[in-house]
Amino acid sequence: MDSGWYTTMKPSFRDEWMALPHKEVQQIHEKIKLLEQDPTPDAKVKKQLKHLHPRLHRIRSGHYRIFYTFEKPHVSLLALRRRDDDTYDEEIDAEFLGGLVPELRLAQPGIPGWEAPYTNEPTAKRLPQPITEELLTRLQIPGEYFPRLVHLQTEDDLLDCPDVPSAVLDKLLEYMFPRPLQQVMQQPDLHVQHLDDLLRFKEGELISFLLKLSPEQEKYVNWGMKASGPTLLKGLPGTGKSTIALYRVRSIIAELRKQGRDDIRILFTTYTNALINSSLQLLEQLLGTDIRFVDVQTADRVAIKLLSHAGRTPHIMNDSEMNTLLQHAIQKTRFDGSEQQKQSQKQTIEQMSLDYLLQEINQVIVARQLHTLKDYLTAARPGRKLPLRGIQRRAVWSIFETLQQSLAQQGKITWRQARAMAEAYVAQGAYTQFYDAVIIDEAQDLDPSSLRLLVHLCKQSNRIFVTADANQSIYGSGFNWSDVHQDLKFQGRTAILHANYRSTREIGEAAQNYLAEGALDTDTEERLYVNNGPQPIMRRIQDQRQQLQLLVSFFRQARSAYRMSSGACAVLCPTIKSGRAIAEDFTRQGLDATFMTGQELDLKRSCIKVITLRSAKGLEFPIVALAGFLESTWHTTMPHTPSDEEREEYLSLERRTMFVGMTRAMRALLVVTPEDSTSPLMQGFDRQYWNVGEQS
Ligand SMILES: Nc1ncnc2c1ncn2[C@@H]1O[C@H](COP(=O)(O)OP(=O)(O)OP(=O)(O)O)[C@@H](O)[C@H]1O
Repeated sequence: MDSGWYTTMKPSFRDEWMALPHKEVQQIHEKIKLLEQDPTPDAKVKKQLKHLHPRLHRIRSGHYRIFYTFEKPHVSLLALRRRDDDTYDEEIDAEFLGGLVPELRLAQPGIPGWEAPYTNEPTAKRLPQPITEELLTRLQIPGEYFPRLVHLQTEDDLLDCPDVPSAVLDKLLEYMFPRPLQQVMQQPDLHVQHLDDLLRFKEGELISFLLKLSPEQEKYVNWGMKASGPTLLKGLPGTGKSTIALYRVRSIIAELRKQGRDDIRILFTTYTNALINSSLQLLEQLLGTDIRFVDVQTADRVAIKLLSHAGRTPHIMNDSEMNTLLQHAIQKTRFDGSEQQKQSQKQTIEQMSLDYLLQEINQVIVARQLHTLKDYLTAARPGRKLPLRGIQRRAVWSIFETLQQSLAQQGKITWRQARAMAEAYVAQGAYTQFYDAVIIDEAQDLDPSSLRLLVHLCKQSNRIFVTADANQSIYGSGFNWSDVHQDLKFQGRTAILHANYRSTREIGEAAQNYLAEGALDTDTEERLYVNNGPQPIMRRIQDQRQQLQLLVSFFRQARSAYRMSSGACAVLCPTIKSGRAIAEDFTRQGLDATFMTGQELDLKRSCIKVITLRSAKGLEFPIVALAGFLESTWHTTMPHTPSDEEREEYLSLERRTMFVGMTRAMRALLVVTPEDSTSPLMQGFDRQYWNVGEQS
C-alpha cells in the first residue's frame, strides 16, 4: 500500500548499512519498511530525540538504532548505530552519535587547531577494532586490497594509504569512526526508489543510488523539452548546473525510449578534458549500460572529428609556436597609409602585449568569423577593455593577415581556426550525422564558433541544453551573454539556480567577496547555501619550506576533522611547474601526492591531487588549498608593460581563475600567498570573510 512516504538516505547510512552483519539485515530492513509506512513517533519503538536535535528521531531494532528525520513526503535515514547494552533513549548522548551539536544552524564543525595551522601534529588515533578479512568482505572491498589493509592500525594509516582507492578508504573510515550526525545532516540525500534496492545493494546487484534533487532542480531536468528552442540554465558555482545536465541526459533517453527509439545519439560536451573525464564517470554511474547512447567529448574533439570527416587532418599550432610566429609576423608586417598612419599603427602594436594581441586576433577576429577588415572595424569586442579606434584595428588586421600567411606556409592552423572551419563545414550541410540531443556544460568558455557548431549538430533545437556561469569564464576575456543569446535564441527559456549545494556558506561568500571586480555577471542574485562550516583560511608565507609545512598541517587536520582520506584533498596551482614542485615536496615528506594534467586526471586515485587552477574548472574536492604562487611569476609580472585597460582585463581574468579555484572547495579551504607579493591578486582577503591569521 502506498503510504505517501518516500525513503531517502545519507551516504553515511548507506555505508553503515553496507557494513551491517548479514544476520541483522532482515530485521533492520523490516524496521525501515515500518518507517516508510509511518515515521511519526509512537512512544514505543519510534521516538523523537528532542533533547539532541528538534528533528532527530530513532527507531530501535535489537542492538541497533536507526536515526532519521522526516518531512512530508520524505523520510531521511541518517545513521545506523549499534549500542551493545540495552540503553534507554535518554542515555543516547551526543557522544554516541559522534558528537551531534544540538542546534544545527549554530554548528561550526571545528577543525582541531584550525586557528593555528602551525601547531604540532595530532597524535595518531588507534583504530577501535582490527581490520579483518571478514570485515573487508562484508564491506565488499575487493580482495586485492586485503593484504595492504589488514596491517593498518591507526586513523592516520587509513587517511594516508597509497595505492588503495579513496572510495575504499572512506568506507573503512566511515565504519571505524562514526561520523558526527551534524556532518551527516549536511550530506546529500540519496533516493531509495524501492526498499528492496537496499537488499540488492547489499548483494552487489545495485551499485549506486541517485541523488535527490531539490524541487527547483527537478523542474529543470525536464523543463522546456517541448518548447520551440534551446534552454539555458545559469547559476553560481555549486548550484547543480552540471548535475542537472547529467540528469537531463537520463531524462531524454527515457523520453526517446518511450517513443520506441533504440538508436539514440546524445552528445554531452564541455570545454576541458578534466571535466569530460569526471562527467563520463558520473554518467556511467547514472546511466549504466545506457551510456552507450552518449558521446562524451570536449567541443574541440568534436571539431577535430568533423574536420577529419571532411578529409582534413589539421596540424594545430601550440601556444609557444604561436607566440614565435606572432613575433615574426609583427616584424614582417608593412602597414598601409601615410607615414603618420604607419607610425601610429606601429605604435599600437608595440604598446600591446603579445598575449593581448593574440587574444584580440583569436577571440574577436577568428572566433567571430570576421572575414574582412570592414567587418572587424564595426565588430563588437565584448569583454575587451582596451578601446581600439579605426586606425588601431587596421594595425591589428594587418598583423592578422601576415599571421594567416605564415600559418598557411607552415601548413598549420590554430584551435580557433579549427573550430571555425568545423562550424563552416557543418553549416554548409555536408555533414548529416546529427545528434538527438546536445548538452553543453560550462558554455561560458566556448568560442562562439564552437557553440554554433554544437547547435548545428542537434536535430531539434529544443533538445539543446546549455549551462553557463559568466563569472567562471577563464579561458578568454570575451564571454558575453549576448553572443550566446544571439546564436541560440533562448527567448524566455533561461533559468537561474540559487542554492549552492557544494560549498559551505563561509567558503561561498568569501570567494564572492574576493571576486568582486573580476565579476562579469554582476546581477545581485540571492545566494542560498545548504551547508555551513568554518571560515576559509588565508595565510602569508615567506618561503617554500613554510608553504609545505602549512599545507601538510592543513591537510592532516582537515582530513581528520572530516574523516576523509587523502583522495579528498586537492592543491590547485597557477602553473604546471609550480604544481609539479609542490607534488615533489609532498612526496619528500612521505605524503602521497601526484601532479596530474587535465588529461591524466583520475579522481578515483587515493592520493592528494595537485592540478592547475584552470584544469580544476567544473570539479570539486572536499578539502582544497590554493598554493604555488611563490614559485610562479604568474602573479608578479605582467607580460610586457601594458596599458591600464589591458592590465585590468588581465587581472579580472586571473581573479576569476582564483575564484573558480576557491569555489571547488566543499568543506575546507586554505589560500597560501607569498608574504612579499604586491600582486593585486594576492590582495582582497577581507577579514570579515577570511580567517587571516598571523603567522607564528
Ligand atoms: N539537490 C542536491 N542535494 C545535494 N547535493 C547536490 C544537489 N544538487 C547538486 N548537489 C551537489 O552539489 C555539488 C555541485 O553540483 P554541480 O557540480 O552540478 O554544480 P555546478 O552548478 O555545475 O557548479 P560549477 O558551476 O561550480 O561547476 C555536487 O557535489 C552535486 O552532487
